[in-house]
Amino acid sequence: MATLVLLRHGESVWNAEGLFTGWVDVDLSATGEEEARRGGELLREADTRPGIVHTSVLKRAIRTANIALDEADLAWLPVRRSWRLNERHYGALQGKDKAQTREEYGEEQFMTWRRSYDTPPPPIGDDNPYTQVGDRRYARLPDELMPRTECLADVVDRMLPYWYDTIVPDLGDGRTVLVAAHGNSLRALVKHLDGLDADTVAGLNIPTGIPLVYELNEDFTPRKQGGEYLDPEAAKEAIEAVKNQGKK
Ligand SMILES: O=C(O)[C@@H](CO)OP(=O)(O)O
Repeated sequence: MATLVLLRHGESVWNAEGLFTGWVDVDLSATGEEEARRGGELLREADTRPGIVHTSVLKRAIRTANIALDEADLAWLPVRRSWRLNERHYGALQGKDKAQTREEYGEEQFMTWRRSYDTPPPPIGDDNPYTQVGDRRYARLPDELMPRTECLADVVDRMLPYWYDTIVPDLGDGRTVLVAAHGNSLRALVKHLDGLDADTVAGLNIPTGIPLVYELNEDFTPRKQGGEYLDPEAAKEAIEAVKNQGKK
């Protein structure tokens, strides 16, 4: 049996400001740092001890893992990072205000962009200040893999090779694996793990900073659908907050 722990980064500065973020490398807010610390405390209290960590290449996930592991006295763990765990690229919406976008385009279009499985937002131009084209951390990524926008189905497609080639082998070695990533890249992973259909995943929201633990069978399918949050009450409340973003 293997254990997989999923951790969405703590609140970022742009989460707090209500802006679409995607691949923009925004830092944690003070609240986000505290959420990350609490995430580490929950790991320690539950005696859930990862043996290796995987993060995206975005600092909100990297710093969340660092803060949580420091709190759990596991700062020494080996770590791997991949763009394949990045947040969903939000296309031309990156940097835009969620509430304003909802007002301008209406609830249906807004929610289609946020949560539909296969409708991506409009692509971002390479001259947009929030593009990642030219960012040196992606210098080795061939242009055809460099997203200008993504829907969740695209995230599933680019995340799964990393799951099978890198995370599963670590789980197979008997290590508890921590994946520190993002709302939508973790939705993609949960969709795969729980075998959710497109409609069900549309209603799935992942809270910030609360470890979600999956015990896995030998074939790396979950023993329990949906896994278990280490603080289920806090998770419930935080899931509502994510759902309601853009409604102020
Ligand atoms: O802005 C984003 O990149 C994501 C996560 O913060 O937002 P949403 O929950 O609206 O998909």
